[in-house]
Amino acid sequence: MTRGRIVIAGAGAVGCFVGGLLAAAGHPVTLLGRPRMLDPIRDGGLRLTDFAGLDLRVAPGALELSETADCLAGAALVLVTVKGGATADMAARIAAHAPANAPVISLQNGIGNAGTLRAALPGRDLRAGMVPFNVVPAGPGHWHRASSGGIVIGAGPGDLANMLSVPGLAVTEDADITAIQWGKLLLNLNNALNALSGLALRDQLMSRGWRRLMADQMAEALGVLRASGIAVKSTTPLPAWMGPHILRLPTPLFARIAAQMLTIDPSARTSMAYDVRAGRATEIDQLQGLIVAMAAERGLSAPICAKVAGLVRSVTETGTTDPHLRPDALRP
Ligand SMILES: NC(=O)C1=CN([C@@H]2O[C@H](COP(=O)(O)OP(=O)(O)OC[C@H]3O[C@@H](n4cnc5c(N)ncnc54)[C@H](OP(=O)(O)O)[C@@H]3O)[C@@H](O)[C@H]2O)C=CC1
Ligand SMILES: CC(C)(CO)C(=O)C(=O)O
Repeated sequence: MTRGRIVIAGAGAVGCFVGGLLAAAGHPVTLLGRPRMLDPIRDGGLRLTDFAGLDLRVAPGALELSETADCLAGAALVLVTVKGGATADMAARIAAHAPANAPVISLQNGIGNAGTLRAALPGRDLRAGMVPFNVVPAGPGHWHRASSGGIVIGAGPGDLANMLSVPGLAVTEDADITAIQWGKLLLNLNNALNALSGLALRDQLMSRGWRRLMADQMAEALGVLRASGIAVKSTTPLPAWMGPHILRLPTPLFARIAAQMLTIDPSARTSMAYDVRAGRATEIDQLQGLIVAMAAERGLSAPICAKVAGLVRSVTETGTTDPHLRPDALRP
């Protein structure tokens, strides 16, 4: 097990939370990020809380903070935690600075990031990963994990999952990581719905109108994946094809089944909801956009995904940072 330096390439919600837990467990960690993210940590350290009562402080001195990519030269392992639109740029920085023997793990949503990294980093131990939990900002230097689950990374040499499993963070390896990523993508199709709803994730999930839309959107995407011969591994204890059926259940029954699989606290909102709120670029092209493109390639259509993608692009273009749409407005 290596105790070499772990560089978090993109210190935001996932990067600060994962990097903070690793540093608290004694790993040497560098957060590579923007001044707006690193300055509060430099001043007061990191605070990490979660839905189950975690409340952890990581002192400023327990982490190395860097605004420039030359810190990657010291990496024994790189965890990529930028948004999808920034992957190619980060890949070029990793190629320029990180040692060739440092494994690189993408902890990003969507399917294409590991491929983008692999293309820029040939011959490296390059793995995709899947982060099931939600992390939201809770104040300067304070990140809150608002839902449950353990990280899964692709299988490979060494014992990276064991090394990354620290108190508060479970990491496992799976040879079928691509199928797991597709399973996560089906859930991430809700990122846009959540962003457009303006609701907290839990409130959105407790609304049958939103769940019916989620179910119809998921069924549409499952049809496209089936037609494309893509294997999907569920990220919940239930098979992916059951997702739409569970979502369509009456609220009390849905709430009971969902509570057995996952904890979501009232502060949870998807990463895209934060992007829309901040007027930043979203990952819509890697989520609904991908399903629409795959459908078009096969002469199929994905009308809900297309409508949702159009609405997200339009809120970004018009600078609408607080949309409060109703589910029917997202139907074609
Ligand atoms: N947040 C969540 O709950 C979850 C997110 N994910 C996925 O994880 C990935 C990361 O998401 P999240 O943590 O929310 O993203 P954030 O936007 O919170 O964090 C990414 C950070 O990286 C910074 N960054 C980008 N490029 C560079 C660079 N070259 N140098 C330094 N910093 C850089 C960004 O700055 P800037 O904005 O200025 O570019 C941003 O501050 C995404 O793919 C997301 O879908 C997965 C599961 C849950
Ligand atoms: C909320 C969660 C965990 C699932 O959609 C997520 O992946 C995100 O916010 O991007």
